Amino acid sequence: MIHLLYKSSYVFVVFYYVIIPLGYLTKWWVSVEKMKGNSTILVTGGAGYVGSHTVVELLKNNYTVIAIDNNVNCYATGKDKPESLKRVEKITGESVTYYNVDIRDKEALDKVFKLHKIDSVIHFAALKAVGESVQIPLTYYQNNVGGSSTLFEVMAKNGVKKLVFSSSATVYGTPQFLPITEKHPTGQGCTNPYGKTKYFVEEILKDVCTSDSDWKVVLLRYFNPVGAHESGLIGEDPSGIPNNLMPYISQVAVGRREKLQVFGSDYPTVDGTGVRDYIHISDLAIGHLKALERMLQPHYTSWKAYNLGTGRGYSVLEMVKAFSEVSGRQIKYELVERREGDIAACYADASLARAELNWTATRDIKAMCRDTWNWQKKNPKGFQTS
Ligand SMILES: NC(=O)c1ccc[n+]([C@@H]2O[C@H](COP(=O)([O-])OP(=O)(O)OC[C@H]3O[C@@H](n4cnc5c(N)ncnc54)[C@H](O)[C@@H]3O)[C@@H](O)[C@H]2O)c1
Ligand SMILES: CC(=O)N[C@H]1[C@@H](OP(=O)(O)OP(=O)(O)OC[C@H]2O[C@@H](n3ccc(=O)[nH]c3=O)[C@H](O)[C@@H]2O)O[C@H](CO)[C@H](O)[C@@H]1O
Repeated sequence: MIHLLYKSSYVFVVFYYVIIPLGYLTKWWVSVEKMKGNSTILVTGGAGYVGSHTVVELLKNNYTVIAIDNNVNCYATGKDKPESLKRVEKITGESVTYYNVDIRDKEALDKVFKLHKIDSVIHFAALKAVGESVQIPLTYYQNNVGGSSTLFEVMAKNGVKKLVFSSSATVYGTPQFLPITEKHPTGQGCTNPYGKTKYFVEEILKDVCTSDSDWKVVLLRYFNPVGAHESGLIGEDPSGIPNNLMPYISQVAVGRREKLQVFGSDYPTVDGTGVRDYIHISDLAIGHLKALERMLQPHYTSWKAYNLGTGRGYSVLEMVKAFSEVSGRQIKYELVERREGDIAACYADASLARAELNWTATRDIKAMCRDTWNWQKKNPKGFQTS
């Protein structure tokens, strides 16, 4: 009798602590694998810099992609498929379904959701020029905040409640400590309308998750995305004079601009110039796939924010030196006054993404400069070929 009891409790322990957890794990693994193969991802702003690189990684991993863009900040003839997406097709050998749709257009968005069985959304579409956002704040609030809330409404109406949102380290404002963790306060030091739109959309999504427990949201806070796809077919193509450091340096290297102005040389940093956490665009793109997988983990509900950065900062002069070495070109520069609104240093603690997304940046500063240069050399005028 005792022997039988002993045996049955043994069976119970094995069942409870081994079989059931194994069952859960298998179910989760199967659902992740199934999603990778079969699921359809709607990518808003899919023709842009981060969007196009993410579409490449999605297609490489067998996702079906529906890209929408209103072509406000990408190179396209009229309402045709943007050049960046044509190049994505060249890189991957896969076709990309594309619709010229504005995220503020509820009816057009709804049609896309009715036409395709969308599983999740990666939401990139936004205006992103900091200076411009100070000049035309209402346009930024209407596009980035209004457009996002319209998108979420249409998603909910169609029963699609999984979303990865492109946020930014800008939500942290002036860092209170370094490296910046996800626990750093947000919203307090956002000094420009663009930064505020990112903070507001994060807050909207938190409220949406509170109101409806079916929603699963990942907020990805990017540090400084740079570089290009290794093929040199797609990359960053800023219109007009670049505001950001890396595109400016590469345009000096290729001879489109005479010299770089280094904004501030009296910061309390390694050489007095501003320090940032630059991250290769392909590493960043892969972070989005990891976020999609994270939302499928058992018990993942509501929202969570992750920093996507390398955890290592480089100064402006270190970037100039690295680019010069890789390209073999001299980068002329002059030291000028600080740029208004700039901070001395900003870099991520990316350990949460490593632990929970199983993601870490693998490409170093040399790869970032090499791939930017490859793209710039092959496409001196960006996507415009003539
Ligand atoms: N690139 C960065 O340095 C950086 C850093 C942090 C966060 N982000 C965020 O990542 C996202 C992508 O940035 P990016 O660098 O690829 O910018 P991008 O301008 O290259 O891409 C954004 C795309 O969205 C499209 N778009 C804008 N408004 C739209 C609308 N109303 N409807 C449909 N499409 C619209 C644009 O045409 C463009 O193709 C943005 O949300 C941006 O704020 C970017
Ligand atoms: C104020 C501002 O625009 N902030 C945006 C900018 O942040 P960042 O200021 O972090 O990026 P950036 O590329 O504009 O500047 C990086 C560093 O280079 C310096 N620098 C830049 C350009 C130049 O011509 N000369 C020069 O010295 C600048 O002072 C800073 O120290 O880009 C980020 C994405 O990458 C976010 O979109 C930020 O919201």
